[in-house]
Amino acid sequence: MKNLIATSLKYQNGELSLLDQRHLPHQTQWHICQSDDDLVHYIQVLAIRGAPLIGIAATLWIGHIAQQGANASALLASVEKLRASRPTAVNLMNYLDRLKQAIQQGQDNQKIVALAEQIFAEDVQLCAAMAEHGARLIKAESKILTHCNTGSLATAGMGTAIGVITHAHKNGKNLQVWVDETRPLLQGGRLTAWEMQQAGVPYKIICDNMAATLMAQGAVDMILVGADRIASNGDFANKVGTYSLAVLAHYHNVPFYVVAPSTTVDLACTNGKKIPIETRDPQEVKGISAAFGSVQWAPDEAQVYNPAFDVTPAELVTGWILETGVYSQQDIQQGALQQFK
Ligand SMILES: CSC[C@H]1O[C@H](OP(=O)(O)O)[C@H](O)[C@@H]1O
Repeated sequence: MKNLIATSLKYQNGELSLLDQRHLPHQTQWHICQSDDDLVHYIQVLAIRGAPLIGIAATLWIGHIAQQGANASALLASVEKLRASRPTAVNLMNYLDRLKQAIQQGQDNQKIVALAEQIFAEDVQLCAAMAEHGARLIKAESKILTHCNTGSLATAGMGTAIGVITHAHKNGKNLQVWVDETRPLLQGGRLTAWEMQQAGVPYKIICDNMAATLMAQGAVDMILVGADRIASNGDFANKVGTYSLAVLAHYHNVPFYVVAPSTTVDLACTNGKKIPIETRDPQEVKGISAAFGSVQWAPDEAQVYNPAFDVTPAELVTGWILETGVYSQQDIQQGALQQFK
């Protein structure tokens, strides 16, 4: 398999390495994946994260073991193990199912390697196409609020919602980005802030509970978020806190867009209620643990509710920015997502 390089994942000289996102922005620590169990662990602890990127990582691992001569049953066993590593982001299943189909059709290992390389290249292209479509929507002077992290750390390319933002910035748009820190794991305050810094985009970090007052002040012109799974009716799952932003945006008449590639669409899922929502370790809410220190502020006995995602109904979405264009609620109601059958 040829060398494939993304911001937080690389396949180089026959090794799959990942940049441990738990330690960003203050530490840059790479891990070499030694087994599928290794990769499952890194996905589950969010060392590697982001709906498209976890699918890409799993894809490259399958390409890697195919390159090493794994037989069909070993390949399929790894596919199933990786497929079950996190339940919500459907890119993981969509990518692995393409490989699974090729393996079950008896395609030889070199074809599997080539397909893994193709999926990586496609993801890069999907990001570029979304950025083009989305950047056209952004006015010359815009204050944009975004949630979680959806940049090059979360994809093989320039990102989804953050890809739109950085592309608009490069195109000369005068942006101010409000970065939701995104409790509990601070993907916004740590990772999006780092990406905005790298891209030279003016930004300010806010606590998630500050978004409402910003909208009340008229300080938000647009909200751009990513997605982990989009149902056939346009409902979508995304990092927890997205739904409350959508409700606030509706109340304050702030345009609210979801940016995602079609690999995030699950046509078998008819509405948002059917999207499996991952619940995570209570310790993530009771404190914070990372390379820059661990602290627990909650009582040991505290009970916790820690869903990693929530679901936003289509009725609260202004538009869906996909690689094929920007779709309105009417487009979605008329079946625009069926093109991805
Ligand atoms: C383009 S990333 C999409 C999506 O994935 C993130 O979840 P996580 O950090 O748990 O992997 C977040 O929901 C992003 O919006």
